[in-house]
Amino acid sequence: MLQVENLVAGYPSGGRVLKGATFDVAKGEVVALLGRNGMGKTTLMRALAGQLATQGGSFRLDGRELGNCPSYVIANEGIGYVPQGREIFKDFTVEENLLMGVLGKPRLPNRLPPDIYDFFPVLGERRRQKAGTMSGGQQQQLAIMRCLVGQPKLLLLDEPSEGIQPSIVDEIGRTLQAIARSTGLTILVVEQNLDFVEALAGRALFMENGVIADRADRIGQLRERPELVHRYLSI
Ligand SMILES: Nc1ncnc2c1ncn2[C@@H]1O[C@H](COP(=O)(O)OP(=O)(O)OP(=O)(O)O)[C@@H](O)[C@H]1O
Repeated sequence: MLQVENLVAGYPSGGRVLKGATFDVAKGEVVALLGRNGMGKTTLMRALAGQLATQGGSFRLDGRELGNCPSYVIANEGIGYVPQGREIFKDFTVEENLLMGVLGKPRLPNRLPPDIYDFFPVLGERRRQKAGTMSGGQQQQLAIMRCLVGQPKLLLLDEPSEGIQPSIVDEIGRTLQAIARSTGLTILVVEQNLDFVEALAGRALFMENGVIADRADRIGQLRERPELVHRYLSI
């Protein structure tokens, strides 16, 4: 479903960060993108979400070239992005944040689906609470649901477990897995938490210096081949 070929991107001040990333993700897969700090994982996510211009190569979703399309076109084509740090609207309520996920989407009604709170019930309990007053884990659940109400085909998650207490990390992992299994949602997730990765992903890509340098075609290889983890994650 996602085909990325020799993708190049970077920042005006910092030069090229992505230096020719190439990989595919099939429909319904959950793929982890792993690598040390500064290797270009967030840059790749931002390029795929249309938040950063690409300088070379291409990426296609279901055969349609999306490189350098505006972010709203990419979102309407079905790529949803939950950035590192979540970027929810802290002064809006939970429900108002979720509505932001459907407003402006031409394919969707301008209201929330009735089962929206089934996935993370705490969001239903706190639907009228200002989002900024919730815990980091609850804000992450909100950021994920705000993206999912837009009905993406491909969900890009950047470090969803960062700074979140372990019980909520587990809940997020279980819920994402259940959603992926029941809807065929495809997920590309950047993560440092290997327990979370092992519970959620089917395979992993390793990024080094702006390219996909290696891969674990089964997630079990993270344990079977410790040299991969040592080399690409320094642990
Ligand atoms: N807005 C920016 N302007 C200039 N350089 C940037 C910007 N954002 C990131 N970079 C640089 O791009 C490189 C890759 O950063 P990126 O955030 O993609 O890495 P990462 O693999 O996601 O690591 P991390 O886990 O630290 O987020 C780093 O050298 C970083 O300093």
